[in-house]
Amino acid sequence: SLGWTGSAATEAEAVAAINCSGHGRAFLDGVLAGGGLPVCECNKCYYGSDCSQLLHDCPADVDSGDPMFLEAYWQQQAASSAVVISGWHRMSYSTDGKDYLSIELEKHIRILHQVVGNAVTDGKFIVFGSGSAQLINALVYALSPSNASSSPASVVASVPYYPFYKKQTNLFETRAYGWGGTTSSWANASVSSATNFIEFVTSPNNPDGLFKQPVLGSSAVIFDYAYYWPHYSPILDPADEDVMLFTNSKISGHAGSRFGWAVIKDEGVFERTANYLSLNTMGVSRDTHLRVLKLIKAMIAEKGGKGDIFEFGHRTLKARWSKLNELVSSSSRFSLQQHSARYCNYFRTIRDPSPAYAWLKCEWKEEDVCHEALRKGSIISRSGALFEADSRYTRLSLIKTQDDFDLLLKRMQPLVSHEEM
Ligand SMILES: C=C(NCc1c(COP(=O)(O)O)cnc(C)c1O)C(=O)O
Repeated sequence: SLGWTGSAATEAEAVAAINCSGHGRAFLDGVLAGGGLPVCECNKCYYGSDCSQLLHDCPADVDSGDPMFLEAYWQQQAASSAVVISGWHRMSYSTDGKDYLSIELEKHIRILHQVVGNAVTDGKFIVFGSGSAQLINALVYALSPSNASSSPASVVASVPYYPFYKKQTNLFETRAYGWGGTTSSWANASVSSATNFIEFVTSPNNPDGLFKQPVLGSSAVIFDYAYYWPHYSPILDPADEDVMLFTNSKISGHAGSRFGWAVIKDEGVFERTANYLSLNTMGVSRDTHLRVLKLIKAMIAEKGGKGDIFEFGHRTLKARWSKLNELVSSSSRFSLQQHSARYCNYFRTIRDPSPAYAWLKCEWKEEDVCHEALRKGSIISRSGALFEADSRYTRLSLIKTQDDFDLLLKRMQPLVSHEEM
C-alpha cells in the first residue's frame, strides 16, 4: 500500500481521469461540479460539462504567449513529471542553499544549460525569480548606479520589444534609473559618456523571432534568452554574456509555476540582485522549487530519447509554421518575418527557426491597423503598437493549445482567399 501518499495519489488519478473531450482539463484545485469532482476547464471557444461543444462564431485568440502547446507533452509524461508534496515539505523561510536558492535545483539548471548547450554558466552566479518577470526589475535595480551622485541609468530597448521592459521600469522607476526610450531615439543623439544605459536585448526576439545584438554599446546589457531553446530556435554557440535571463515558462511550459532565473557574471551585480529578491519576496516559493526540479530532471533524462521535450516542441512548432506559411504565402494580403535556416548544435543539423510568435504584416494599403483587420476576421492578436512598432504589424501567438492554433488557421483561411479591391 502507498501509506500516507495514498490519498494524494488517489485524488490525483481521479481528477486526471475526468474526460474533457481533449478540449480542456480538470485540476485538483478546480471548482467542484455536482458529484464533488472539479469541473473541466475548457480551451477557448469550447464549452459544456465535458468541453465537447464548439461555439461557432467564437474568435481565435492568439494574443498571449501562454505556452499551452506543451501541456500534451506532460500528459504523455505523467509518471516522470508528478511530485507529491508532503504537508511538512520545506516549511522554513530558509532553504538549503544561500540567498533562498535550492542546491539541487541550481545544480540541475546548470546541467540543463550544459545538455542543451545554449548558455555558459560555469563561474557565474544564479538568482531565481518568480517568473523572469520579477527579475526584469531586479536586474535593472542591480545594474543602476547605487550612489545618488551619478546620473540615473537610462533603460532602453530596440523596437519591437517586449512591453514589460518599459511598463515595469515606469512603474518602479527611482532616481537611480528610468525608461530612456528606444535605442533608435539615441542613435543620432550626441550621447554623452555620462549617460549610462541599461539595454534590454531579447534574442531570439519577442515578437519578431530574430536574433538581436546590443545597439548602443551600453555598459550594461540584459540579454533575455527566454526563447533561446530548441523548441523555437537553432542553438548556435552557448550564450556567454555578463547578464542573461531565462524563464522556465518557455522551456517546460509551466508559466503558472512562475519560475525564471538570471545567470550573472559579476559578483556585485549578483549580490544586489539577490538582495532585491530577499527584500521583495524572500525568494521563490519552495513548493515551486520542488516542482521545477522534478520537471528539469525529467527534461534532462529524456534528452535525445523519444520523450525529448525539445524534439516534441520543435516538431510541434515546425508543423504549425509550415501550415501558417502555406496560408500566408497563398495571398498578397499578409507577409511574415523571413527567417534564415542555421546549423543547430542541439539537433546537429541545419534547421529553420520555429519562433513562438508570428510577426504578421498587413500589406493592403487600407489595412494599416493590422490587429483591427484581423479582429474583423475574428482573430484576436497583439497589436504591433504595443511593441512600439508600426500598427501594420501584429503578433500571433503560435504556442497556445492545438485548438487555438487550429482555430487560427480556420479564421485565416477566408482572409487569404480574398484579393485586394
Ligand atoms: C508571455 C509572454 N512573454 C513572456 C516573457 C517573459 C516573462 O516570462 P515569465 O513567465 O514571467 O518568466 C520574459 N521575457 C520575455 C522576452 C517574454 O516574452 C508574451 O509576450 O506573451
